[in-house]
Parts: sequence; C-alpha cells; structure tokens
Amino acid sequence: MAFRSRREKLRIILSGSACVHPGSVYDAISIRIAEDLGFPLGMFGGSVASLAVLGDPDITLITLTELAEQMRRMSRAASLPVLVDADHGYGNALNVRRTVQELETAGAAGLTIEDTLLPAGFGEAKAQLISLEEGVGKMKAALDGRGDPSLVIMGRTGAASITSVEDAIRRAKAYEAVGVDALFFTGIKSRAELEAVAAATHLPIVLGGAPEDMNALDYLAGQRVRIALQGHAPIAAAMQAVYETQKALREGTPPKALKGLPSAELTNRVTREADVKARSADVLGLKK
Ligand SMILES: O=C([O-])CC(=O)C(=O)O
Ligand SMILES: [Mg+2]
Repeated sequence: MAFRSRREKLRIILSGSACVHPGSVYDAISIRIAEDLGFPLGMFGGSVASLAVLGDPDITLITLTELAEQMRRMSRAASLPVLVDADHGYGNALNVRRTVQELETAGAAGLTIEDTLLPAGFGEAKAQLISLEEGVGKMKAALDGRGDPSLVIMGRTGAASITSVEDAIRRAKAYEAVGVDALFFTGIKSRAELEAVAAATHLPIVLGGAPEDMNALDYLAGQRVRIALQGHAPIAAAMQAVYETQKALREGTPPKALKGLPSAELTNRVTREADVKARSADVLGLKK
C-alpha cells in the first residue's frame, strides 16, 4: 500500500516518548514547505480546509469530497504524513465510515472524528455535543471503515470546553474501549485538567491547542501527549502576504519593487523544479 509508510511514521510518533509539533498544511505548497523544513507530521485542520477551499470560516460548510480532494492533492505533492481533522465525519455514523474510506484513499496518515454537533444546530449559539452513545457509534463506524489497518483513527472530544472535563474523560474512556488509536482533546485549559485526562486514560494524546504555561514539550510528553498543535499561522501569514502584495500592486508599486517575494531558489524547491527538469529530459527529450 503506497501510503503505509506515512501511516507507520505517524504510529511511531504516537508510540514514542516525545511530543512533537505538526506543521500546519492545507495545500500542495504548504505541505512541501513543511516537509522540507523537517516537520515530522502535517496537520490538516478543518478550519484551514474551509479557508483554502472555500475562503470560509470554520462552519463545516465544506463537503467531504472537497476535503478529500484537497488531501489527495497534498498526498501527490509530498510524502509527509498528514493527520486530517475530519470534524464530525460529515454526517451520522454511516457517513463517518464513508469519510474514513475517502480519506484513506486520499492518502491521509490519520484522521480525527469528533463528538461535536456539526454543523451547528438550529437556534444554538454555543457548541453542542452529540450523545456519548452516538459518539461511540461514530468511532466504531470509523474503525470499521478502515481498509488499511495502519491508518490511524483518533477519537476527538471537545467536551472539556463544552460540558466538563469529567465528561471529556467519560467520553475518552468510551472511545478508548472501542479501539481507537489515540485521543484528541480540545479545550483543555490547565495542567490539572490535562493531568486528570491523562491519568484516567491509556492511549496517546493529541492536544488541539493549550495555554501558554503548558507549552513545554517535555512536560507534555510526560503526560503522554505525543502531538501538540500550534494553531494554523501559516495560512494566516499567507493571507496577509497576498493582501500586502495585491495592495502594493493596486497602489502602483512596480512588480520588481515588491517586498516579501520568494527567491528563485525557494520557488524552484517548492515546485520541485529539478525533478520536473530531469523528467522532462527523460520523457520529452529536453536538455537537463
Ligand atoms: O484540528 C485542528 O487543526 C484544529 C481544528 O479543529 C481546526 O483547525 O479546524
Ligand atoms: Mg476543526
């Protein structure tokens, strides 16, 4: 299976004793840059998928087809393992099963299925959770949808910030019991909360954002956190760069005077120019 080695790399991170930061990836260019910089893993958040594909905020308006297609483009462009935020699995538990099948064939190394009610319910300003029973059904369906046993399936709960840490623990234990590979928590606000969650569970932990005083990787590693997200600054930086460049051009700056453009060397590296040239020499009869 072409993607197995990517998945095994993610499994090595999860079964190791260190905590790593993933690179935030959302398209073919961003995944190549993350790979070149030596990130051990890419994180493809639902928020950045929505931004990159639709230019939308994170309201789960994106479809599974669009998400999987974006993942497929990244899988073609680089071989960095990618953990995909598959949100609620795009429907009920049967949809979750299909989501796993699509992301598996699109080359994801792993994916998270969460128990938040998505898209937002009618008349509900605040995030809601589905029941624990429905969450368990989704995890079972996700595991059942997996064709390649090396694909990593993570159970994700946002209960810590929606209901309580106790509820997050209850849910995490139930997801653990049906056989997910790792637990992904969002909304953990303190060391005490993380320590409670870690003490009550057994699987490797992924932390979707943490307060400043919990950033030390050795502390996180000691609580079985193997992957700690750092948000999605690269796409935000890209937005600012496009804004500045278009603004300068609109205001009459000559293209040659623009600031912040990549060197030819960086552009060539990101586009894998040398590979294209070598291939063109071989198959198009062009000079290298
Ligand atoms: O999983 C992540 O990267 C955090 C998240 O939910 C998102 O960005 O949509
Ligand atoms: Mg998300």
